[in-house]
Amino acid sequence: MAEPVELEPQQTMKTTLLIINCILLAIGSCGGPLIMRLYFLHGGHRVWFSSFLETAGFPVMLIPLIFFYFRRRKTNHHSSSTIVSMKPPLFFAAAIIGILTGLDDFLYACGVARLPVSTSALIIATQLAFTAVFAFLLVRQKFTPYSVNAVVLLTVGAAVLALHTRSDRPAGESTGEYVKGFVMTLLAAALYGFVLPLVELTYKKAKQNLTYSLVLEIQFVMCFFATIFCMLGMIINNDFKVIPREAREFGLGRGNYYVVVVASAIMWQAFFLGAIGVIFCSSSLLSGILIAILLPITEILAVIFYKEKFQVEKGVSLVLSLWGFVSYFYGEFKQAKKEKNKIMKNTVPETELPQTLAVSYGPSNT
Ligand SMILES: Nc1ncnc2[nH]cnc12
Repeated sequence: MAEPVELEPQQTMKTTLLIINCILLAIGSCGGPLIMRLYFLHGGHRVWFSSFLETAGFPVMLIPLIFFYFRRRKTNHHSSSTIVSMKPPLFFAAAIIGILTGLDDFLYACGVARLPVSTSALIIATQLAFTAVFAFLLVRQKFTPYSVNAVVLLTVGAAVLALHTRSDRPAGESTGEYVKGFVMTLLAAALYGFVLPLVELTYKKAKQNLTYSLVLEIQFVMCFFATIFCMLGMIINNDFKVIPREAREFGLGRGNYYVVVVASAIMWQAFFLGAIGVIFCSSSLLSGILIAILLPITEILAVIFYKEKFQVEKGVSLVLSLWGFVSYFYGEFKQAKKEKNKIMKNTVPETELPQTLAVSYGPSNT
């Protein structure tokens, strides 16, 4: 039987990149909300500042971007490689997604400021249902019985929690504030559920060769515009003036205030890069599913570090999330096995790489 030899390195590269982005997403998904909550728990009050921190770490993207630039120059023998490879249509699309992300960050931070991490994390799980619907509408995402099962289980898991939140309200917080936090978080889930498939659509419609280095440029532009959006909110709310005083009065000390600020900016970069990186390697649906299944870990960490309550409904929600996780990956595993068998049966002639692999993972693509 003939082996599709030249597909193997591309496939390995694709898998490696997917694993790296899953790890980034895991670090950001768990670490981001915990550190944001830490800011609010120890005397931080500025919601716009907190949403600004979700994307303000974008300059760190310059490190891999510069690395890829020099690598490109080396492989192209010094000639015409430019440091920016993004063309204007992609730039405008990334800018619009960035502004939506800025708004989403604000809604999300409003929730984290008012709710326990475990609660906001579970409401965010409803994001997956929005992602599934928008992925179907925007990019014609195909569903299998397993992925539908996963979406339903993860969403029901979040809904179970939504029915039993009264006992969950932090001490001293009014019902109005709690409900506001709940609604804002739900809106954030809906908006980010729209943003993920929009990123996938942007990749599909990009009129240029899509590479991982280009994904990093998109991340840079997106976060730049989101940061400007949140900075405007900070200026209007006088946040810049208040920061030095807030740092002085921070419960963990002034030095630790800035450690929290910097760590927060870096964690959230991992989250956003992981999310759009997984879309590049796979789909917005997988990105949404990973965000949802990382919730139980965030939950457990919040219970351990912040001594949040772990009521029955959180436990039920957790079990449903894990079941959804297993269902999705069992479906993917079966699908991958089917496709592998199909490839083994059909010999691929040397010059004919399948379109997606040839375009996305060619040797000079990073
Ligand atoms: N801004 C945000 N940050 C992290 N997770 C989110 N889920 C929805 N919006 C989010």
